[in-house]
Amino acid sequence: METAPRTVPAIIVAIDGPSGTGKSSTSKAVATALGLRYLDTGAQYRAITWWMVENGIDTADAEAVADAAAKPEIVSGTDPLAPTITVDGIDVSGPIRTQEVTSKVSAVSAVPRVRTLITELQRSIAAGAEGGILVEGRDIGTTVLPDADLKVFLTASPEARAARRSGELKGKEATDLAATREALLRRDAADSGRKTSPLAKADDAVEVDTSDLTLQQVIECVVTLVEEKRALR
Ligand SMILES: Nc1ncnc2c1ncn2[C@@H]1O[C@H](COP(=O)(O)OP(=O)(O)O)[C@@H](O)[C@H]1O
Ligand SMILES: Nc1ccn([C@H]2C[C@H](O)[C@@H](COP(=O)(O)OP(=O)(O)O)O2)c(=O)n1
Repeated sequence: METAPRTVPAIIVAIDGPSGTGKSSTSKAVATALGLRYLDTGAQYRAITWWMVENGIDTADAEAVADAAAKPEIVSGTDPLAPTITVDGIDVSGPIRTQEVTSKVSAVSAVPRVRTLITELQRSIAAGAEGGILVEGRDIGTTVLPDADLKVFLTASPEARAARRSGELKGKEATDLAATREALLRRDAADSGRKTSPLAKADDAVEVDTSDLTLQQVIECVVTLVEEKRALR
């Protein structure tokens, strides 16, 4: 009797959590190790926010943001070794990380029309990812990909997160630890408190507190979780 070739179905992994918990670094490393594509959904919300600022849209005016939301074309490259993000063909990987964009991204990403458009984009990227994808963000396990094969929710104390972020900013913009901590907590509150698809842990997500773990330990933990899921399929 002939046996059909064994095809490994594409695995979908959702990694959510607040800022500075290690989502991006962990996700890129895990996707690279396991041959998965990688999508940074925060970069997409940052990209649309960058476009609003560039085009003089008042990001505090939800109606104006909603009216303009379909105009920019956002394209994400999903190679975990070299992820890319463009808006209307312009590479915005640098400009989306400024403090101005960071301070405005929560307001823009709270606008329901923005979320609908970006969520559609995320689902189509995930559906087209042959071999599987790891998608990181705030609402991936709850809203974007509720049927993901594995959901991980990363947490860490505000102190650990602020120290990590502050270390990154050193030499660039503000380095003040207390100010970084305050800004993080303000963004957490805005992202968790919005009506549409807030930052939240899915009921079936595995929670990992990374406060006292090294990045390598977190990567190993998530690789093991993915491999366990794969073994069951
Ligand atoms: N477990 C960890 N221990 C120490 N530093 C970490 C850890 N995880 C991530 N980092 C560092 O913290 C910073 C923020 O991590 P990042 O992956 O960008 O978090 P997020 O995507 O959740 O905002 C990066 O400089 C990263 O190298
Ligand atoms: N799935 C997502 C991802 C990000 N966002 C919003 C809320 C976040 O504060 C911003 C920026 O996300 P990003 O992951 O780049 O933020 P950090 O790198 O953790 O500082 O985008 C969102 O609303 N939903």
